[in-house]
Amino acid sequence: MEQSDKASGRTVEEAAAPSPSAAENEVLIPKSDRPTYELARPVFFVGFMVAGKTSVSRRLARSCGVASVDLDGFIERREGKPINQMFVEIGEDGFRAMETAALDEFAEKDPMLISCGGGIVLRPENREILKSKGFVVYLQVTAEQAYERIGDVSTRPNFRDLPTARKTIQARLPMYEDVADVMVDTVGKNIPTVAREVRRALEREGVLCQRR
Ligand SMILES: Nc1ncnc2c1ncn2[C@@H]1O[C@H](COP(=O)(O)OP(=O)(O)OP(=O)(O)O)[C@@H](O)[C@H]1O
Ligand SMILES: O=C(O)C1=C[C@@H](O)[C@@H](O)[C@H](O)C1
Ligand SMILES: [Mg+2]
Repeated sequence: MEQSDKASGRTVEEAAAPSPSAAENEVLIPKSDRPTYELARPVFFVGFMVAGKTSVSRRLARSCGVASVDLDGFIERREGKPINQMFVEIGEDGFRAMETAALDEFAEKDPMLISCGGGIVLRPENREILKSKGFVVYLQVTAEQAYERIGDVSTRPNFRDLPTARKTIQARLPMYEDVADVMVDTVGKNIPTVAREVRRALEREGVLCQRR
């Protein structure tokens, strides 16, 4: 991770984007009168689809002036296609292999906020990386709340419908709980509220510290 990205609070995908607009930069560069923070360890956001991993991580990155990356977004940008197309072309296993490689890569860089895909916990080697390389925030959501938030489920190959999502969450619960250092329930809370709770937990655990 380049230091300049870290200092500006730009996400890795944003840093890679061609000519970001001045307005975007303004939003992303922390104001000098606000304290900026640093991470003692990488922070991984896990949880079911639409738990808010990407949104909460981005919001925290901007408010604290730390770097962040979204693994789904990073892979999509690099491959130049959406994940549902990758599922069709190379199968879920093909996507999962790229996901593991990306997780491994970002876990080794300067600590940043890393929002993971909903299925990151499925592979034992990913769970090992999550547990050994950083601090894991598990954002909890119910199938019903996820369904409400998604709207169009056709873009989500692993969501399908409400009964399937219920079963999938149930099957993944022990894996999310296994890797979690902290669990934050997101049901009935908006993104700023969840971000505040996560921030408090990270500060309490000494993972997010004010820069000296
Ligand atoms: N707490 C929340 N309240 C209301 N809407 C939310 C909340 N969290 C997320 N959303 C909305 O749900 C959608 C998906 O959010 P987001 O991409 O952050 O989830 P995610 O956990 O990263 O999902 P995935 O990685 O599976 O795509 C966005 O439109 C976002 O605004
Ligand atoms: O929960 C899942 O299995 C997935 C969640 C998304 O974040 C993507 O990583 C992909 O659509 C698979
Ligand atoms: Mg996401």
